[in-house]
Amino acid sequence: MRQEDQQQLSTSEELLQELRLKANELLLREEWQESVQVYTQFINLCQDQSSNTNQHCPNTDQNIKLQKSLCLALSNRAEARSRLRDFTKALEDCDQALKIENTHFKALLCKGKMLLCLNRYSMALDCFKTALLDPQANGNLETLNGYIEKCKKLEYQSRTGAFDLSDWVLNGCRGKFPELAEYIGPVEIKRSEFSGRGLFATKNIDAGTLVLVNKAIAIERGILSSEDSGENEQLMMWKNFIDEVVESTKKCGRIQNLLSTLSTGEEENELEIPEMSLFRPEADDINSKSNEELDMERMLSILDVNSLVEDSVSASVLGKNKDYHGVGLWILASFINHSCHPNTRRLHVGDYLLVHASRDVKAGEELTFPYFDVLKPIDKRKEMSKTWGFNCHCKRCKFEEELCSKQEMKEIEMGLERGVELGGAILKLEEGMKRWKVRGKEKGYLRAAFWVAYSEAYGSEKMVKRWGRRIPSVDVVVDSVAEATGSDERVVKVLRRGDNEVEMERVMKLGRGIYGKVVKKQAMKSLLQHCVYRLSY
Ligand SMILES: C[S@@+](CC[C@H](N)C(=O)[O-])C[C@H]1O[C@@H](n2cnc3c(N)ncnc32)[C@H](O)[C@@H]1O
Repeated sequence: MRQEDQQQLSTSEELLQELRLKANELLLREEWQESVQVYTQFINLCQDQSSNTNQHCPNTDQNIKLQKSLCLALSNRAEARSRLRDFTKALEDCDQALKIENTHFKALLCKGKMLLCLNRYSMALDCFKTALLDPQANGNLETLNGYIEKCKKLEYQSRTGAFDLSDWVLNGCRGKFPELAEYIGPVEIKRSEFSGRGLFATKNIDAGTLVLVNKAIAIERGILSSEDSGENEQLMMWKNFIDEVVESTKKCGRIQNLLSTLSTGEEENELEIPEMSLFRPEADDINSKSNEELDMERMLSILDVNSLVEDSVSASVLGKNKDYHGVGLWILASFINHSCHPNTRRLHVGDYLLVHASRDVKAGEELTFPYFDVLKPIDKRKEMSKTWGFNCHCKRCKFEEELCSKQEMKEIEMGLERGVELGGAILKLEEGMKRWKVRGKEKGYLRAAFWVAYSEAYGSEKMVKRWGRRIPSVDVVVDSVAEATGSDERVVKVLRRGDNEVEMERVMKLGRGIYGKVVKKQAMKSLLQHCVYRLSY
């Protein structure tokens, strides 16, 4: 080697050394963005030098050393990028490192952790298993085996839908949230009679069976002050939430593609029906590029139409500090339309949304959950659906709208507003239903509309004594309302807890409609006790 070349080499070696030290220090200090920048300088320089040495003498110690440094720097940059949630680029770094050294421990560990985070359980499992082959695995066997067990568990959950939160619930839903996988049950997206697309059952589903488990694309939580019902905080949360979604879409082509399938609320009937495979947790599109740009106006409309708040009448939130309020976006769940006789409910556990049948569902039936309180009369529901930006086209609304024109119905409503005796109003409605030949589920629709009257009447011993023989029993009303609108905490609450097993069985069945079959008997009892009877958890 000429003296000039030798000199140049030692200068760049010094520079490489300097950059490496600086990047490592930034990584240790968790200054992710800055460390990415310095690693990038290091990697570029390393690659230049490596291609030079490769031309002259490819197998020298010098070149082998360079390749080793490059591999480590790529793994470290991947780690920093993954902390910034820039998974696409971080995965590219890992793959580049693995091309140089196919069992590189750090690259495999980093890639496996990201794949787990992206719900690619089998691919993550392969990474951790391959990492076992690297000599560095010996000092990290406990960590690796921990990840391997986690991947196996999540892959099983994701394939079977068998989730069990019993231990966590029995521990008072305290501590770390349980590990959950994404899951898609027997459902498909099809054209809906309500509007646009909807999610449909592909087979009969029992009350309590999970239909999907979705991880939020973005979620923002905050504490609302009592002033102005926390309007300022809510605005701030909304702004942060939008920033979070924008950031995720910028960094991940797949998220952008999924987001573009959602409705903006305009011309829903013209929208395409996306393939279910797009949403599968193990989908093989991890590095997909975005197909189209999403402008800000469209993004805001999408968020407006599809975001959900955690606290709502149709949702139970477990393990959350009750002062916190959250808003989030769960992509597949966004295809679920509203109905005033809904058949599913949602359960929030950490960033996961679990949707289960709240009553038995037939194959081919559309799955719906309530966007607002459906234990209300038609006029109130109409107002609420307007604030959501649509007119409800459900069967129950059509049925009640027709009946509402009846003078007697109007009188019952006005009477309740004036504060007439509840028992009398209920009797008038029940007798009216006989005359109007209202049968089956439709009785449940009307009882649900006047739920306030029924629940107050059954809650008062005096009233039960006075009207008990003339109005239907609490059991009959609870069953018909649950059959029409699915299980609900308030409906179960009016059932007095009996000590005998039969009564408990009924309550447990209704409980499965509220929380889903994600806990065993003892944990379900505990949930019902805390959430329904004492209403605090
Ligand atoms: C979260 S999206 C539900 C999926 C949507 N239908 C689609 O095609 O993507 C909410 C929108 O669906 C429509 N929608 C939901 N429930 C409805 C109902 N009961 N009646 C009429 N439109 C409904 C409304 O346009 C609403 O803004």
